[in-house]
This record gives sequence, structure tokens and C-alpha cells, in this order.
Amino acid sequence: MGERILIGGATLADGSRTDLLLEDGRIVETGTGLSSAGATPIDADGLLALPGLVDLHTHLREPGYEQSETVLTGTRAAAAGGFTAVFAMANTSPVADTAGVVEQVLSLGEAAGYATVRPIGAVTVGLEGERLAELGAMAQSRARVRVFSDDGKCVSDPLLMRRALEYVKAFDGVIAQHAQEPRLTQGAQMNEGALSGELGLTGWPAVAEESIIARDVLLAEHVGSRLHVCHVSTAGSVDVIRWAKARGIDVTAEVTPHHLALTEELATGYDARYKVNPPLRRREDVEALRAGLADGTIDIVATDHAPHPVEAKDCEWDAAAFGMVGLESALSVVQASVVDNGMLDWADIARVLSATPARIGRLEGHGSPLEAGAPANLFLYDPTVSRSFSTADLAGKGVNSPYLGLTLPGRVVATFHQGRATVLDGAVRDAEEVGARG
Ligand SMILES: NC(=O)N[C@@H](CC(=O)O)C(=O)O
Ligand SMILES: [Zn+2]
Ligand SMILES: [Zn+2]
Repeated sequence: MGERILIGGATLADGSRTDLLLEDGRIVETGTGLSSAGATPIDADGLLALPGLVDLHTHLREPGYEQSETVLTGTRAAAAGGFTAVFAMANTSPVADTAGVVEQVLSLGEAAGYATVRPIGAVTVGLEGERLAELGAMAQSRARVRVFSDDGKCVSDPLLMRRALEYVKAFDGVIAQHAQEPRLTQGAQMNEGALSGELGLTGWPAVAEESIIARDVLLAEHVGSRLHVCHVSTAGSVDVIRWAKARGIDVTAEVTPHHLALTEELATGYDARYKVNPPLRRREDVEALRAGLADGTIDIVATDHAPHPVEAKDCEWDAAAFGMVGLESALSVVQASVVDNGMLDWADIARVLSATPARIGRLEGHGSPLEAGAPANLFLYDPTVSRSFSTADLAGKGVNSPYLGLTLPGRVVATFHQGRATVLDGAVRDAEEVGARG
């Protein structure tokens, strides 16, 4: 770790300018006119320096679906997007429902070195929704699991959901719910409305999401526990969460970049890159999600990075898999959706994409302001450029991005994980250079 790096003339989230000296995995000094003696200088004139982004919702696919992504390739995608930590969803094979599997994912993350990987534990055995998984053993394992989710599936049984909320209180855990009432969404393919009728695709009603969120916030209140709502996608969900927070219920919520940016009309061409769970919704929903993020009803942005092999997407809409990759494009899409129009500023971005997701996941060492003494998890971003987003911008295995060919603002220039550059000059560095072991 002996490397010294001097980042010169960066602009912080609050607009102030500073140099940053990194050494032994920490920011050791800030201020202007720092000496670069013995350090590798990096010119950050005109670049933002922000705390490394933290994704509370990433699908790394390993173990079991390595043709889609691995911990190594997924964390390379994370680094490319300015992320220094990701929470890895449990819908792998085997499912991350035991201490053994979460420790394996943790170790794979440590070996890769591109980002801090915090495994999420399944709520129920095999995501089957029948019996609670060994939540306590996962919490006490070396992976120190604090976030539990059956994501991909909803914990639809209210008694199991109640028990899970009760159980995780003992170790300050949180249940992250994929809110989808299964009986209301059987065979669902896109948002339910006039357009789903026209296209002949089975609709996915907003109430399927909203009814589960309403139930769960009341359960969280009843047992006095923490609830997190994954990928909120409708205006009505924002209303329910706003009501719950006003009532003092301990609920947090996330929105994805794609739900802040894209609408259901994209389904018109039956291009399965736009098929995602929950589905893209109406313009009114996008507006409500943006407003909810701006007023704090929605706490964070999380990518729901969901890589799939080409064959799972290059097929008929009905047969295609749900999901989009999102780590590499996340900040650009958020910039286009809520920063460039003045709804959020860069300090808000540091909060919703770094500090708050770290706090929800009880992750230390990420998300704090860039001050002397803090771990050197940060990235440099140029918000002034724009680029045509292409497969060259994707650093993971998945190419199922809805943004290919679109012009997006901003570019990640460099990322530092624990003081080491994982991205330099806009390019993800080789594994040996990031200090990977194993
Ligand atoms: N978002 C998706 O469309 N797909 C996710 C599952 C999920 O997040 O629900 C996946 O695992 O592929
Ligand atoms: Zn989900
Ligand atoms: Zn997901």
C-alpha cells in the first residue's frame, strides 16, 4: 500500500477547491499548494472529487451465474462508474442464504480488489419464501451481513416478513424488500396501462408495488424495525413512503437511475433491453420519483445492476430476462435526470449515492467527507463533457444497457479504492495494478 498520490486542484462537493494527498489507504492531508514530493501527481483541475459511490443494490451473479458476471467483472464495472463499494444481492446459485456463501462472496471481493463487496443475505432459504434463512449466522460471520433481501422475489407472506423484521433488530439489520405482490403480477411483462393493452403485453399494475410497501411500512411500525424499499417505481409508492416517514416509521427507499430517466414508451419496439423489474413506468411516475428524491422521501439512488448474457436479451420480449446493467452509466444518468436541471446539487449526489447508502448498510469507511484521516475511497468526475455511450464504456460482462448510442453527460476520470487507483485516465486498470490477491 505504500503508494503516495497527490491529487491537485480538485473541486469538492461543496464547491471548494483543494489538493488531496493519499497515502497508505487514507487521505493524509488536504489544502492548497501541497507538495507533490515523492508522490504521483494527478491533475484534477476542473474535476469534481467526490466520496466513492456506494451501491446498495448490485447483482454480481457469482456464485453460479458466472456467464453473466463475476465478482471481479462486476466490481470492475463498479470502479468504472466511480463506485468504491457495492452490496451484492443474494439471488445467486447457491443462494446467499448461509454464512458459507456470504463469506465466499466477501473473499472474492477482497481478492479482486476493485471495490469493497458487502454481501446481502437472503431472507428466506433458497429465496423460496417459506422459511427464514440463518440470518443471525450471516450477521455474525466474517461478512457481517446487515442487509437482507430476497430481491428478484418479494417476501410476500406477511408473517414471514414480520418475523424477519423482528429477527434482524437484534443486530441492527434491515430488510430490503422487492415490493411486488406476486398474485397481481402473474405473467406481467410491462407497466399496466393503455400501452400494455395496445402492445398485447400482460400489465404490471402500480398497486402490486404500492400495496406491499403499504403493508410493510405498517409491519415495520408494528415491530419497531428498519425497512428498506428496493427500486421504487411509481408515484403512488412515493406517496405511501412520504406518509410513512411523516408518521415516524423507520423506512428508507431507493430509486434506480433508469426509473429516474426512462418511460414505458420504450417497450413499443419490443427491444428487451428495456425489460426490467419493476417495469419502466409513465412520465408522471418519473416526475414523482425525481421530486421524491429531491425532497428526501426517497433516500438513495441504487443501480440494480442486473447483467444478463446476450441470449437472454436477444430474443422475444416475453422470453427475455428482466434487468439492465447500470453501474457504469449510473452517475451520468443521474446527472442528466436531476443535476443538470437543478433539482439536486453535487452535495446531494454525495449524500444519495454515497453517505446514505453506506449508513443504511452500516458500512464504515465509505461515504464520509473527503477530509484528512478518512479512508481514501473517492473518485474524480468531469461533469462538463458529454459522450456517446457505447460498449467501450461497459467494464463488466453485461452489454444489456438501455443507454447504448445515447449521449450522456459526465465521465469518471479516476477512482481510488483504499488509496489505490482502480480507474485512471478514464480506463479501468489491470488486476495486478489494483493490488488484487488470489
Ligand atoms: N431488476 C431486474 O429486472 N432483475 C433482477 C432482479 C430484481 O432486481 O428484482 C435480476 O436479478 O436480474
Ligand atoms: Zn428487485
Ligand atoms: Zn435487483
